[in-house]
Amino acid sequence: MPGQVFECATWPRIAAVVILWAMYELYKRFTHIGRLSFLHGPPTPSYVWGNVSALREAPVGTQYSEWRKTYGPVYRLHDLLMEPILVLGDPTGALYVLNKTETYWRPVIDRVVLRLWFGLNILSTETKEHLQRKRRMSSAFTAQYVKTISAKLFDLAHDLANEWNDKLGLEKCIIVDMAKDLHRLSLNCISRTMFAYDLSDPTGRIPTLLEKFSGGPEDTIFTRLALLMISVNPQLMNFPNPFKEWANMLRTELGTIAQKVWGAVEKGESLEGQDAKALEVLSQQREEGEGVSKDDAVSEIAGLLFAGSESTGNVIAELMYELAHRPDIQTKMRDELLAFEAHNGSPPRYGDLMGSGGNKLSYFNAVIMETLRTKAVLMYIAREAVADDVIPLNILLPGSAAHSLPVRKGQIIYIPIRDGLNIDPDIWGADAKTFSPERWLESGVRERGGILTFGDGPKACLGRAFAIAELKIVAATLVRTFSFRPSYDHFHIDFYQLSGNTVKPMVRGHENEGVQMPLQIRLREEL
Ligand code: HEM
Repeated sequence: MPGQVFECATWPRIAAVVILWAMYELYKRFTHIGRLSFLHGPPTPSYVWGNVSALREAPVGTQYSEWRKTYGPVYRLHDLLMEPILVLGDPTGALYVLNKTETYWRPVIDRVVLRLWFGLNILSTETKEHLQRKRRMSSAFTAQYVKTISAKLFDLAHDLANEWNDKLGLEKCIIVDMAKDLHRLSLNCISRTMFAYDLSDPTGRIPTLLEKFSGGPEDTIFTRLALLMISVNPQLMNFPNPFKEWANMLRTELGTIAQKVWGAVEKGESLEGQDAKALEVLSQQREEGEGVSKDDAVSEIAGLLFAGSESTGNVIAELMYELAHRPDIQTKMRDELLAFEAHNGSPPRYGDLMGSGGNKLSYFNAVIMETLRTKAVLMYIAREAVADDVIPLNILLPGSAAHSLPVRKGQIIYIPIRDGLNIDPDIWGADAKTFSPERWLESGVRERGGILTFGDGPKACLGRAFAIAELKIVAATLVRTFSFRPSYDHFHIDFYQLSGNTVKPMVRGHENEGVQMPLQIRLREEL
């Protein structure tokens, strides 16, 4: 029939090609299966889903750290279709991998997804191109620049305090969804200070945007099948499927904001005197002929809005959760801040919070460090070896006499952060899992080794100084003004590794309502 795309006789040939291709991909996959057989690891509950489904369904704190007790810091897991994953919880090995960026890249699936979300930017590129982009943006995130925009961060924290105050009205206490409010605040912090763009919801788009950030595609049999196929060949992500659809939604939402932000530069508006350092950097380089196209700028802006909001918002919300459940720590922290205010005649300023000028606020800073150690937003950092290599280790590999581990090209590696190195009992002691700010007041604590909350090496977090400033400013402002308690005795909050690899809270029994963290707040005077 004219117009018919393929003759009927063509279909069997197409089917044969697809089957041959699938068999070839599966063959390649099965040749990997035995690669880490010399390592121990937990049983694999399913040949199809490996350990992945169990990991996603288990609350944070119940898997990696438990497996470590049985198998030590270096062991093996299985991904979909039994692809072996090397879990590298050895500090020497982890730092080696994170620093050797020519051999260890983000896994191909992450690169494909990140490109779909944002296009080409710091997050989705490797080696020389990544370094160029990183160098370009770094000048917007120096400690010096963060200091200059700290006043705006204080303003935004006060705005949230005022908003909660208004909601409280004459009530003694109210329930606030910390996850939502702090995510919104963080998004606005990055947007107002780096792009001079106000996201305080004039159009009502922000709540939808945040939901899209937090959720993933609906978990149906079709989604799972798509995931399986994509795991066999990540390039399939480029064809229509539920993950691509979801990525497109995210891209459209973030892209719309990023285009509006870049619009100011295209219209030639002056950025002088505005808090828009990241925009300024991109705009300057465009003028200097360094090839910053509109697409380039939009991808970079969207990536920064994404990386800079969800992460910091989650960490602050988790701190509030901890304080609500540990009134002793909350009171001690607040008392120190109020004593500072009484002594100095004004609340702590940026320099005081950052520990400069001799004002120690030592307990406050200990709480912040312990938050960064125990509430790392990434469960793990993933890498893929793009060449054969030998990873040096601190430990002796079980069953061998070597302080090293050979890996083959294509090996996927997870460096466990949240439930791994940050709570390693060999570094932090038997109470490594306990939230105990006091440990940061002991002498010699900083020599124990770094925490990996912000990663390490050339791909370490670009926004580290910004995130710490935001965390300290928001925590100090809110804790001085309000007290936090669990919402109701029967509300239990669990933390899960959700979309991507970040940790998010859900109410037990209400998981279908998505990410939320209801906590009770009241004015400090009402204590
Ligand atoms: C507490 C909050 C934050 C945490 C825990 C965090 C954590 C991390 C981690 C672990 C990485 C390394 C990922 C890897 O090695 O694959 C990273 C990378 C990155 N972060 Fe953050 N981050 C936070 C806040 C921010 C902020 C405020 C920004 C600002 C825009 C930001 C921007 C980035 C960017 C652009 C990268 C990619 C760096 C690269 O590939 O070279 N992050 N972050």
